[in-house]
Amino acid sequence: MEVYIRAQIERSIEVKQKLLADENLMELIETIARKAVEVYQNGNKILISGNGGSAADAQHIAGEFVNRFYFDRPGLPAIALTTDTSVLTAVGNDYGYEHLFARQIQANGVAGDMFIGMSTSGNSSNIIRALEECRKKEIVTVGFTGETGGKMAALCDYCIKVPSVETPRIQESHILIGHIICAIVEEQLFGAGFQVQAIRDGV
Ligand SMILES: O=C(CO)[C@@H](O)[C@H](O)[C@H](O)[C@H](O)COP(=O)(O)O
Ligand SMILES: [Zn+2]
Repeated sequence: MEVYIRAQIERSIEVKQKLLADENLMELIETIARKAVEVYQNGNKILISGNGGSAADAQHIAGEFVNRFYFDRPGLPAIALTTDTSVLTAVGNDYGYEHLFARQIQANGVAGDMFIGMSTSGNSSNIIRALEECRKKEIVTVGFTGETGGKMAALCDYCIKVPSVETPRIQESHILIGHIICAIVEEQLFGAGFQVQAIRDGV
């Protein structure tokens, strides 16, 4: 058992080592964070969704924006499209599961918003439909996927492809990257510089 446990931890570290070695990824994360800052400066919002564990991740990240991350500041508008069971069951029941998120984007999204779609395969049909809807509405699209990017890669303005094909390992990196983006956005909008933050954290 211990061997198995150690192997899983090692695999998670390996994926993160690959992230660290990818210079383009550093730039991409920064670009997405700067875009999110712009979205908020323009008075827009961020919509986020995913299935299964990625639904939980979407809610987790939305919560960081609405509440606070490292320090006190005004809440930032972010909505996880995975939480309203009345909407989800009605849309799923009447139109089908693949319409779950696209319908909510059509109803609540406006031009200039940002949509973050999280899918480890990059192929979940409700995320694909959501991205197509975003195109129609001029909503900025960000994909969090696994290494192939799946069908999502071609539909996203920005696509973060975590270098793994293993769903849980990909999700672990998604939440790491989501946290990094939250930290940058919070800092850029309300912070006093990362150095001050580092002192606060005792780093
Ligand atoms: O959390 C996990 C696995 O770690 C599962 O619930 C997983 O999210 C579900 O199987 C999803 O339906 C997978 O969808 P996707 O990542 O391919 O879009
Ligand atoms: Zn999981």
